[in-house]
Amino acid sequence: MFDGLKKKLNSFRKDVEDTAEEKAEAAAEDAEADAEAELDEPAADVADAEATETTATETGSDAVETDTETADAGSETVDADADAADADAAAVDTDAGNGPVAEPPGDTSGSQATARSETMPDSGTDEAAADDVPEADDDSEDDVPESLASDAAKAALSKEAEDDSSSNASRLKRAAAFATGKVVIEEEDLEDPLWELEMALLQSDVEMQVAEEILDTIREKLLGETRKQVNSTGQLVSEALHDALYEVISVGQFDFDQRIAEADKPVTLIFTGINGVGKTTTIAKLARYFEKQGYSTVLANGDTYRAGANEQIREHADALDKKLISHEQGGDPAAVIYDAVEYAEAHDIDIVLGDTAGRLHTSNDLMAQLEKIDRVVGPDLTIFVDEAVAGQDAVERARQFNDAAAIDGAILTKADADSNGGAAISIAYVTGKPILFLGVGQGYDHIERFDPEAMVDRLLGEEE
Ligand SMILES: Nc1nc2c(ncn2[C@@H]2O[C@H](COP(=O)(O)OP(=O)(O)OP(=O)(O)O)[C@@H](O)[C@H]2O)c(=O)[nH]1
Repeated sequence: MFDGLKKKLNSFRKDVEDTAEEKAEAAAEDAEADAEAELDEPAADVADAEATETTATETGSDAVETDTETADAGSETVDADADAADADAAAVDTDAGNGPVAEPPGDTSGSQATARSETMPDSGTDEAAADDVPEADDDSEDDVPESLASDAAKAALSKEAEDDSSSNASRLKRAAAFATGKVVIEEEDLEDPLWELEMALLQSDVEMQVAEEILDTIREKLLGETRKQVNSTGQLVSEALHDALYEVISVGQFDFDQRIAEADKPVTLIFTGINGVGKTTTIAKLARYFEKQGYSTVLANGDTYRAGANEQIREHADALDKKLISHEQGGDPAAVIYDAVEYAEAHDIDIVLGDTAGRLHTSNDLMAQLEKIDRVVGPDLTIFVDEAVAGQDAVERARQFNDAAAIDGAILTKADADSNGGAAISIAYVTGKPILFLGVGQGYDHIERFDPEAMVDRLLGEEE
């Protein structure tokens, strides 16, 4: 059921997912390249700093202090190297007890920083720290005022380190977000998939106005997420599709079973719709449906217009062992239904199921017929029946019947043979009245309560 539409909805979800993932991958590569470029910079900084020191001051203690500051900045900004730095630091720890260690130039900053912070609280390694940088700590305060050039170098380095720190941090954060599969959807990502979806919906017999409503909702839901990062594009698109479809499909829904349960008995249901769509079979299926719920029913043939209508409904009534009220062809439909209600009252029957003629000469005749039934018996619900396979035609007829004789809901037959699903998606939105049941086969049990949530889940489920 609705397999064609299901396929198209799945392909929309995949399109958006692919587009967004491709974009994310490209962005991740850029971010990685940026991050790598940034990671190379601190080593260069250290080399620069060393060069600056040599020319600015001959004081060994200054050199150590400047190195340490650069190292601090480096250790904050280069998160990605933290593990490597720790590993180096561990090596330093091990060697620390044996005296000062010659560091590889590229790793100097990170290892010094971590080595220092790790060794400080530990008395066993204090010695190592003392071995490493004793004079620097002792003399640094005296050294600072000694050289303005050294101050300038320190200030410049520390400022640079701060700038690097924030830009590095944001790049690395972005790279990390991409690496964990987070994606941001933007308008341009949606253009092509939405256009494809619109075509797919129209080809699936979804009414134009309904298709536009669905697209608007999807656009709104997905673009609402552009500034947020989401965990899974597929999930986000599924949710947007779910909400968009649910909004149009669930229009006017009410609890049919509860309405029947709470109504004064007998409950009178009148069925309208053109001939040949399965109206009579649907009435028979509902007789079985209500029987299963413990209700008794009587059938009434208000289709006095068509030759053979009595015989057709009688077959069903006999098969289901239900009472049928009928008049001669050409009789007054309101009078037939009236008799059926009288019979139900007299025999304590719960529900009257009244068929009507589907095609009259004009919609005025149709309206006059239903108005008269309305006046005479005051039905609890007037239900429009059409076939799902009729697609846009069914939607258009639903609109016309609703205009001519306010319907309370619709039943779509032959949903089992419909791969498009356009009528099922469009009718509630177009008429403002809910779909109540789907006919899903030729047997008496082949009728399902229409559940908008289940319908949307079915449409968005994995393809079989
Ligand atoms: N596959 C399928 N066939 C159905 C369904 N409902 C009805 N039919 C078939 O559609 C054909 C027409 O149904 P009827 O109830 O006889 O319809 P009709 O008498 O031509 O139409 P009405 O005048 O509306 O009563 C029959 O062969 C039914 O078995 C359904 O939900 N699925």
